[in-house]
Amino acid sequence: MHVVTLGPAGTYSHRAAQSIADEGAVSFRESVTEIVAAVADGEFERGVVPVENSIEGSVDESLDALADREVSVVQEIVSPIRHALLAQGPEFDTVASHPQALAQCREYLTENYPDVAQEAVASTARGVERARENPSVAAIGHPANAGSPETGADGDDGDHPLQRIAENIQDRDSNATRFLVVAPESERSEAGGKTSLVVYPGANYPGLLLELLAAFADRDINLSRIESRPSGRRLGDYCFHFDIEAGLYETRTQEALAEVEAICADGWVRRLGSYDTHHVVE
Ligand SMILES: O=C(O)C(=O)C[C@]1(C(=O)O)C=C[C@@H](O)C=C1
Repeated sequence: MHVVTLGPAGTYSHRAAQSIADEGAVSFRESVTEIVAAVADGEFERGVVPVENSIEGSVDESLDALADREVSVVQEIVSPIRHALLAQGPEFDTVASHPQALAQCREYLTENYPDVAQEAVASTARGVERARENPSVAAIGHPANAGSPETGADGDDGDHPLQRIAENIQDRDSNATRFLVVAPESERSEAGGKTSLVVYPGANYPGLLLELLAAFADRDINLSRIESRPSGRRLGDYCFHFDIEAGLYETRTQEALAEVEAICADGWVRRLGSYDTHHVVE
């Protein structure tokens, strides 16, 4: 299986992707929007995108890409996230990392490095690259990114080994990120214990959300997540992302969705698919 995910090599997404990819069959893009687009356009069989973190919440760019493109979700991967502070030495004036990682270490950084500037970059591995190039920059990323780069660099290209200045710097030990495995829409499955849905009601009246929720509650279907995202059409107009603890193959799910579709007659309901949680990687 050839998988596309957030790069460069060494991101948490890369580690999650390796758990489902064939040996050496991981390619990289610089944003989750590009990853979802690459799968929707048939360039790759699978994409892996982060969707939710236990400290920082939703990865909005992933939710929007899933609402915008015709893809399915075939699996979820939940991974513990343990961040290390990586630098060429203990003196630096900037910490570079993915905004999610910076936010997951907010308390640690405020307490230990109140005067160090924070720089948001496209991924934790991009921050690691910045730290290898520049001794005044530290990175937050997976501890395996310390040491010499795995690229076979001969040392003349300006890339330097990194030290682990501190480990386990995330603000909570339970820090975990949920990744979704995205596939072409034709591979959408009805089997699995969870289902992801995106709902655009195309309407706005008192009790609309209550009606949508009742369609699931009345059939004893538990919601594991609900998020609202701006539809982009006008202020106050929303899409809702639901994750439910039931499969599309179940009669109760089909009945609930028929009701939701009737409520959303002027909008749309996208079934991203049913799936199981298969992998937990460190
Ligand atoms: O930058 C990375 O290493 C990623 O894989 C992205 C990402 C995210 O977007 O949440 C994934 C896991 C961690 O929560 C931090 C960053």
